[in-house]
Parts: sequence; C-alpha cells; structure tokens
Amino acid sequence: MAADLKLDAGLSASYLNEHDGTFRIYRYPKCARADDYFAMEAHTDSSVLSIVNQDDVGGLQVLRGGGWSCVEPIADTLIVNLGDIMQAISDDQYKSVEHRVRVNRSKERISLCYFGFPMEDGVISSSRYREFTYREFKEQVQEDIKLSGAKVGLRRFRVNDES
Ligand SMILES: O=C(O)CCC(=O)C(=O)O
Ligand SMILES: [Fe+2]
Repeated sequence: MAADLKLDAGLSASYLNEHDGTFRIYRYPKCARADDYFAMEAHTDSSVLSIVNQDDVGGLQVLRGGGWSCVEPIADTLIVNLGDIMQAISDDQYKSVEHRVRVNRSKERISLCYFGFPMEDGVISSSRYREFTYREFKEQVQEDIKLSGAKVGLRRFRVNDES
C-alpha cells in the first residue's frame, strides 16, 4: 500500500511506525437478548490499519454497498481493516471501513486486535483534509465523544467542511 501511494521511506516510517501499535484482547459474553444490543456499536477505527484475529463464533460486520455484511470466520485467517488515517493519507482512495460487532445468543466470542497508529506528532498531509497530527486527531475524537457522545472523525478535518 505504501508503494501504491508512493510514500517515501520517511513517510512510511512516520505513518506506520512499529512502535506505535496497540494490542487488545476482547471477550464478548453471550447474551440472550442478542437482538437488542450490539457488542460493539458501528464505528471506524482511528488507526492506519487494524488486524483482527476472530474466533469461530462470528459477529463482526462491515458496511458495504449500503448494507451490513457478516465477516464469516475463516480458520487461520486474519482480517485487515483500514482505518481513518489510511483514508486521509490515501486522499480517500482507500476508505476507512465502518464496522460493528453483533452479540451472540449462545456463545461468548474472543477476538485479538492489533491497531497500527501513526507517530503521535507526525504530520498527516492530504489533499482532502487539512494538515493534522495524530495527537490532534485523537484529542478531537475524545472531545467530540465527550460533547456529543459520538465520534465525528475525519469529517472534522475535511477541507471545506465547516461541520
Ligand atoms: O472484536 C472485533 O472483531 C472488532 C473490534 C473492533 O472493531 C475495535 O476494537 O475497534
Ligand atoms: Fe473497530
């Protein structure tokens, strides 16, 4: 992808530095009222990319063509989701995928997720968004969640978007 986007070595290192990743383990308990709740509400990741290792229970869904598609578990297979920063550095060529996790009625689900983040103070340059650092992006996301209860994300930084 770095080659496709013609990023030089310096930019590749700043956007996807091997020291700027977070690893999370999730346990989603089973729930009899699986139709009433989401295990994780719809969102995009703030990462460059996210790598998910899900077990065989399923529940991850991605928004595709206006509808939600299930990401069926495939043994020994990782899922790579693109995040907001990849969308920005690719000038919207690659899209940050909206996804959510459904609750399972009878089985708990375990997933292992790795999030690759850019360097905190590396400047993200794009023709579609004003220049920002990942630190700024993260702080803005937190502020929006605090004020309105929801992430606004990249739209905040879009050139010519006052919302
Ligand atoms: O557990 C999963 O499969 C996805 C988790 C996720 O989307 C997230 O942590 O951002
Ligand atoms: Fe996510």
